[in-house]
Amino acid sequence: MTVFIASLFLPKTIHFTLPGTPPPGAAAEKKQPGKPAPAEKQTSLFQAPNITPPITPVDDKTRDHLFTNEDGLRVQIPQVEPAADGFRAPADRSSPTWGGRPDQPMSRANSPPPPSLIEKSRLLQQKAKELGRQGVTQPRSLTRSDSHDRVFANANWKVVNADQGNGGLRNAAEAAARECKLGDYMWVGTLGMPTDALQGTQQLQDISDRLYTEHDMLTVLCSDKDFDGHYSHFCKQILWPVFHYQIPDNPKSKAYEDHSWKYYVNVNQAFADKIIKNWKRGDVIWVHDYHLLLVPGMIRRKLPDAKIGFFLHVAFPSSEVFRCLAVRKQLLEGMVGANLIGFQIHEYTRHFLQTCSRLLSAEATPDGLQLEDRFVDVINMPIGIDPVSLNQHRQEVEVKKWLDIMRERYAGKKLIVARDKLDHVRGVRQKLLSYELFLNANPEWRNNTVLIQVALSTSEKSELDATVSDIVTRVNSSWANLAYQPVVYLKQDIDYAQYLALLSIADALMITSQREGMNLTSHEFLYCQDGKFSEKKHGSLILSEFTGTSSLFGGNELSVNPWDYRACANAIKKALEMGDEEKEQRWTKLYEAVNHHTGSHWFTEFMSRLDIVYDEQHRRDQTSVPRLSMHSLMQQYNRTERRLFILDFEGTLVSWGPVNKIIPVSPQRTLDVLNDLLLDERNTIYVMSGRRPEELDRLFRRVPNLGLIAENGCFLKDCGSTTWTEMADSDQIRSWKESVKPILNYYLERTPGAELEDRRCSLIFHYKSAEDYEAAQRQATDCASHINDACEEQRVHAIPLDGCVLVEPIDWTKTTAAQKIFADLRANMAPDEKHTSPVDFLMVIGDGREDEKVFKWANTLGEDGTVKEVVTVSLGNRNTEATATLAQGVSGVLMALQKLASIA
Ligand SMILES: O=P(O)(O)OC[C@H]1O[C@H](O[C@H]2O[C@H](CO)[C@@H](O)[C@H](O)[C@H]2O)[C@H](O)[C@@H](O)[C@@H]1O
Repeated sequence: MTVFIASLFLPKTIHFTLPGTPPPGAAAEKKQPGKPAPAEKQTSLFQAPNITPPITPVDDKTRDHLFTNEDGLRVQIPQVEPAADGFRAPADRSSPTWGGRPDQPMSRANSPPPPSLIEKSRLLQQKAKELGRQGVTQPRSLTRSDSHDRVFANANWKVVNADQGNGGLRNAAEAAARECKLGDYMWVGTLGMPTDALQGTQQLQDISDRLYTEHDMLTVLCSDKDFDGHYSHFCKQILWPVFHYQIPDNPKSKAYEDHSWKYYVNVNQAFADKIIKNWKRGDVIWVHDYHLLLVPGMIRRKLPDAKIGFFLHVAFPSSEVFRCLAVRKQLLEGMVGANLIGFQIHEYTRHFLQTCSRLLSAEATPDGLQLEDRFVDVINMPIGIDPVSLNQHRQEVEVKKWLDIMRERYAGKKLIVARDKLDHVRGVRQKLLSYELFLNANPEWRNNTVLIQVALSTSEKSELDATVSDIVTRVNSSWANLAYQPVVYLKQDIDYAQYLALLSIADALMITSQREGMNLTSHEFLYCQDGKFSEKKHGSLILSEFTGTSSLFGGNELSVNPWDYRACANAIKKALEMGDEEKEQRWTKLYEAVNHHTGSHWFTEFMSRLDIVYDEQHRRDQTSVPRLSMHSLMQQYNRTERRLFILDFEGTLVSWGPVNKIIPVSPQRTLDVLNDLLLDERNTIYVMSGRRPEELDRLFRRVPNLGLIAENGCFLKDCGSTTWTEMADSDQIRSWKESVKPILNYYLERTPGAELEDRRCSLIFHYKSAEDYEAAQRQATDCASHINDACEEQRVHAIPLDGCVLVEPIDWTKTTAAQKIFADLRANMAPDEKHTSPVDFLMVIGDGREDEKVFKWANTLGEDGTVKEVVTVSLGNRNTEATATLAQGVSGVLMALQKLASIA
């Protein structure tokens, strides 16, 4: 059995050594014409003249790119050279711009260059034109050449750790494997670099083969155009902002445009195809994150029995935001192809369930989603870090070196640190503005506080970069002097040793994300502050309340709303002025929370939950549930003396009729079968229905001695009785109806042709006869979710059904009625019989959603030995709890009951 872990980027990528280029690192020592010497590239952290920082690995990025155009427009992305072995990156690593490395091929995707580049190019072209008239060569356009392809196709290459992708996931998988909790596994992902240049070459085949045989990785290949459209456009410009609440109301949002949708589909299809091709029965597929939302559905269509998990690492927004996406239904349908869907925290799970019940008309339960024919389990399970490997790296010499440097450089200063991606959702701008406010308001801290902000590149094209630089300049020009700089702003990543040193020496970490799925940097910070390998700091964590992590920390962090600059400024002050005792208390609680939720725990828990829910769902699959055996049924019937039948009405004893139409009479055959069965005094029969008491009275007036359950369990009429017992609390019903009716009326007014049915204990919004059925369906799902949001505390829920929305109480159901019947039968037993069960044969037959819970209750009575013979029969085509199925519908039921009745 193999676990396929599908994530957009493989943990490995390829670096090429191009002919005529010095090996990586060599260029670092040489000053190149027109370029700053490597040492000059070091940013302001180490400007003190007496400090020589250790030489950090310098990537060959500082060299001229072999294939840049003569116009000099080179894409230079500062990157940290990935290590050749062992993962050495923060859990929340960054994903630098795809296709921007000089030691990897350039992309053939014709994505438009950013406006700034176009403008620059235009000016250069213009200038070149003028020069051209004087005989100077004109610049070539921004395209790769064939020679570029040839050089890469023949260059030497090596496999290195990728510096993009989800570090938290990789660390978690590594930790689980190290602890022997994960057997064979195989990563499935892209190479994280353009591959058109290598298309069809032996080299690309060799690369895929090497990754497969030596690293257990399946390479997904897609065209540069598909990848660029998928990642840089659909993922980064549509999904990422919307999932982080940058709603399309914003005029800059691209959420309405779906020109890149087809690329998203293509890349997802390439993943699905790769997995399908390699899948063997018994394998497990775990798909990760918002890049691959369609993959579970695509696989499910081809492999109906596959065990598929899906985990969303980023936030899932409120349904109000999600529904703005043009392709919202397709995305959800893709996700629900999984058997188990996981989110970081409860809030995202709730949003997802609400969104599905709204947009897919699926029934949301506390455990997941009941679709037409399947159940999908939905859970929240926060990811964590890998403390073991973190601690190993903390002990490295490099970390110690950086700690010494920083201790000396920042002696006597309080350090607030941060490392964030420079995109809007990370809230770097808000952080700097709050810090500025803090310095303005607290002169006593001006000379002795430093904010070190590491800002990572992002594919987001925005003016944020300039805005942030302006704020940094403003703060520094306001309060800096020869010996002091209030903000140290590094617009590049730092290597892992510096990162760990930074987290260890900090007095506070400040995270001001506007939204974030989790935020593992704060977990790593708490670990690095424990004093094990450097001084004990127990520094404060200033953490946005909009991160997933904040919901794990129970208020022991300094929780902030990043939009409230004043509160953030106060939090900084509080962090710096907090007494040691309080710091320690808070840190201890936070540390415990981090320890409790490790990456390895997350990984193995998800895997075992997937096993459990898969078995459970499979057990309930119609194809796994045996057909009702008449032979065994008759034997069970024959050997018992006290028999209880609980039979659903519509769809079971009579053909299904629309709920808003009355059924004039019960068919004679149904009445005959019930009467025949009741001739045997050992039989007790109850019919259960959603219909009102008076309707059932009329329908069954010719079956004396029949017990009835009306309005799905709110009313009960015992066998032989003439009166109904109201099970539900009428005051409670009255009260929720008062709240729900105005909501229903609001939607009714907007849905011509719809009508409202007011039952005793339930309300039904019917729209089968609406003038515009599709529009009515949308109103109905909105209406259901509105009621579920607004009336949760009143113990009522709205369920979207075929052509109607049923609003009914949560506390009285067919199951509670069945339990009452059973309890009453026991209560009526003779005192000397009370130690036995009131029935020795229990048969439940039904076809609907609400019958499933009655099956479950009955099965439990059989399993725990309370009732000797239990038979539960489902007629629907949904996954079922029943122990048997009957394909012949109503006539099959009547035939089976008739057979029993005929046994003397
Ligand atoms: O930028 P991308 O390549 O699109 O990847 C998205 C982000 O993925 C990782 O972060 C997400 O997962 C983390 C672990 O579960 C979670 O802590 C974080 O909140 C999520 O956003 C990665 O760490 C980020 O750098 C990527 O931007």
